[in-house]
Amino acid sequence: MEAVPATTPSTAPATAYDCCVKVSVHIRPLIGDEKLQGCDDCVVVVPGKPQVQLGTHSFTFDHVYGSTGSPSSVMFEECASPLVDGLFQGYNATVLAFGQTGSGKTYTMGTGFKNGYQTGLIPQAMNALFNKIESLQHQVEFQLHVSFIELHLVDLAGSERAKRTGSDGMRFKEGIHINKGLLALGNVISALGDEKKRKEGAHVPYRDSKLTRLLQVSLGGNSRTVMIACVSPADINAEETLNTLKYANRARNIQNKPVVNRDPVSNEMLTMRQQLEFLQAELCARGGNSSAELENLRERISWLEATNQDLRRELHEYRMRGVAIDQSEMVSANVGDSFFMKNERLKRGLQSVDSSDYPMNESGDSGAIVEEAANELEHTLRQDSMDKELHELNTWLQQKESEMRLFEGCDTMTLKQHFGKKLTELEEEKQAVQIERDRLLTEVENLSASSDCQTQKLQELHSYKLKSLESQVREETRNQVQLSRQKQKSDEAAKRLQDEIQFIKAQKVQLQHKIKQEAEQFRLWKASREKELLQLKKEGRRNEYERHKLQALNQRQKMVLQRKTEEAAMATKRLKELLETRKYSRENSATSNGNGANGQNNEKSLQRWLDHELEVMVNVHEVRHEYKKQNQMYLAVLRQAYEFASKGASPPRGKNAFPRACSLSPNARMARISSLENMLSVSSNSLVSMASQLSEAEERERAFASRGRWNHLRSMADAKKLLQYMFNSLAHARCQLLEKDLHMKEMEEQFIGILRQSELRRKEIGKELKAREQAVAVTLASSPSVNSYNSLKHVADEMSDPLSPSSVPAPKQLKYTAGIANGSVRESAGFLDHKQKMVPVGQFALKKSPLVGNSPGKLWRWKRSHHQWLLQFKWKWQKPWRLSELIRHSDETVMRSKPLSQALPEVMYHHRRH
Ligand SMILES: Nc1ncnc2c1ncn2[C@@H]1O[C@H](COP(=O)(O)OP(=O)(O)OP(=O)(O)O)[C@@H](O)[C@H]1O
Repeated sequence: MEAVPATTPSTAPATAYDCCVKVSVHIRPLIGDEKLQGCDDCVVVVPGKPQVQLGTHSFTFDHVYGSTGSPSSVMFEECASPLVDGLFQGYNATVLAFGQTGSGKTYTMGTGFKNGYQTGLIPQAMNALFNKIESLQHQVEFQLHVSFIELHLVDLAGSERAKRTGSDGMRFKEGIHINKGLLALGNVISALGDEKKRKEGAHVPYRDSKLTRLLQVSLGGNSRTVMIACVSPADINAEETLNTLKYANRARNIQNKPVVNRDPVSNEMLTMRQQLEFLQAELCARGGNSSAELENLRERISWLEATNQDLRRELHEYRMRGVAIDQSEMVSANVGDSFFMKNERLKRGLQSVDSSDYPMNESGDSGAIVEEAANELEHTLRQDSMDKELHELNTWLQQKESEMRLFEGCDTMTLKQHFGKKLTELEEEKQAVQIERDRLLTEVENLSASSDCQTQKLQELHSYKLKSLESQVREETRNQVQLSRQKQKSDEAAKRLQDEIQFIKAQKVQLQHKIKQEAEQFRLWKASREKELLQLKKEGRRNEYERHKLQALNQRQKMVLQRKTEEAAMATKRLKELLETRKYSRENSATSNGNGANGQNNEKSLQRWLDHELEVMVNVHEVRHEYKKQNQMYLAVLRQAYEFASKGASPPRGKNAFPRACSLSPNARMARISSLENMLSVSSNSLVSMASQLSEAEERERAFASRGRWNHLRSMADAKKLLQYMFNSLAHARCQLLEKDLHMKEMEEQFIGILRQSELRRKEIGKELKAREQAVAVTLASSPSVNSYNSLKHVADEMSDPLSPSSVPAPKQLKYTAGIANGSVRESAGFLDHKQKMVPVGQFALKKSPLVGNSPGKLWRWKRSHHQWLLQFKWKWQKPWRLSELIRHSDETVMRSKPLSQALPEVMYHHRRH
């Protein structure tokens, strides 16, 4: 039996019962011929079990009928009836009779009926089939198609044996013979009445099936299959029986895959359901996509964060490496054009450091520039990353919103309408089925009162229909529940989508706020950094100016010192020569006087002696003058050295302080100190040399004081001649002095004229300078380092005359008792004048009175003071002591710890005290 048409197979699973071919053995009794031949029964049925034994062989089947097994009458109920029920569920059904010739196949199937007696499976199946059709005739329209095929598998041996046994039926010597024809089934059909049309409006799918008797070569397929193995118990057929049992036993292992066949309406319904399921799946898929996209976005964010981390790490390495940044490494970093731009800027920053545009900070400024470029790079990367994130969020949001619009629009309406319509239809069907069921229940109750045969049949039919209706009600209820669930899922999906949109919007607002905040922070930092850079540039220019000025100062100081030292050296050298010459000539004169030289020679000799004595006196005065100037220079340089040695730690003390020491770089400061050291060394040597000659001159003068200067004059005539010579010399000198005074007066007048012009010019320049200063002051108005600007002015002041006596307070110099240094050429008798006070060189040059005034002095006082000072000087300065070494090894020197205002007077005190 087969359900037609074969349409889309159902996805309903087949039960375990349905999967395997059911095999039952039907053992017929010994028939007449066999009894006549005296055959014995060789097939044994194990009592109570579906087990058959043949000789030593034992076989187990689903059922065993005949012999001592189950009665044949129950075969239909157990084997065929479930298949007939399955027909109405859409399953194909196959009952296969298998066995050797004369084993009882025809008998079992019931096709050999006579006189209308129906005992075989087919007639019983027909009865059951039409009974069921009858019971459903009000709801279902059935169409029955009947065909009959008998397939004979004949072998020669079998046919010969059949001839021998005299069995009836169609025999062929070879091959397969198919006889097709309708049996008397038509009588069965006509007996059950006309074809039934299904009730209009009913929605129950019906199944169209046909019964097929088919000897299948292959038993597998889309059908519930039962195989009845017919066997003869006669021992003469034992061999064929054994083969049959073996084959039948193997047939139990055959697996079938029966599926429900459905009609077009059912298919339409199924298609609609599938569409619904598809839409539902689509809906879920959309929701699923959202989470997938979310996951994707999260992965991207993770990736971006990881990339950001890598870039930060690289950045940190670049910072550590500083100037050793290689562009190729940047290329490998692959972080985009902005990165290269920043890299270039970074490199430019580093190059600018190399080019020493800003020498004020030789060690740390490159770090600041790298830091700046790094900060900018970080900012760009952060902005890029957040922009990308925002873009992603926007895209995501747009997508979700379009999905939401789709959901809220026609699609949602269609779905809702669809669900609503389906639910209504199901409800109507359910109600119709329930009404029908109630009607039948009422009929059954009425019929149960009567007890005739016809009524009994109707009652059974109604019961069957009731069962069917109950089943339909359950199915409709299930469908309703399923549709309700789908609708609920749809609503949930919409809610989920709305939540996602809200979440994305919140994230977007948060990100926008973050971007704004980060941009504002960067803007503030950038403004502060630019202001800082501007300040650094100003200070850099200022420091550069100071550096150049300082170099010029060094150079000028060196030149002045060199000139003064050369002059002092020349004066000292001449004094030394004079002293040595006089010593030699005195020895000679002593010799000549002893020999009684003539008067002419004696007069000349006395004149030379007098000239020499005057020259020595003048030269001593010159050396002393050089000594004073050298000493002033030495003290000025020493003071500057103290300033630099103390790093300007002491507070600036007025206009003459040196605050620039603290603003200089360490190298510039050390260079300056080294230069000052050299100057101190040169000056010290010069002072020592001059002091030595002055000391010798003092010794000489002392000798004159003890034995008298004029003792070697032997006669009045010599004295008169010498006096005359002195008078002439003095007159000549005075005349020369007068001429020089006149000349100086002229020069003074010229100088005053020039001075006036210069004064006018100075005023003009002063005005110009004032205007410039005002401009600079305006420029530096925002600059906090006004003190640096003041220090600039100090440098300029210092440069006006760095070695001028004014750089050392004059009163302190004047307290220094110079002894012979204060002696006057005019004061030949009183060589020393203790009342004479030293005056600044500037005053000394312009004032003539100190030179011509009386200043007797005391050589011994000068000698003592100078000698002790010299010892002190040697102890202090001739030691292998270097200022720079002291500074390098310890900044905690006494000089640094003491304020400059105390340190310098202490040095001066040594001079004054001794
Ligand atoms: N269960 C049974 N009880 C009594 N008689 C039976 C039974 N089965 C078969 N017979 C008898 O055995 C004989 C052979 O049976 P049947 O014709 O059905 O065999 P068959 O298998 O159809 O033979 P073939 O293959 O040649 O058609 C018949 O006379 C039949 O009446």
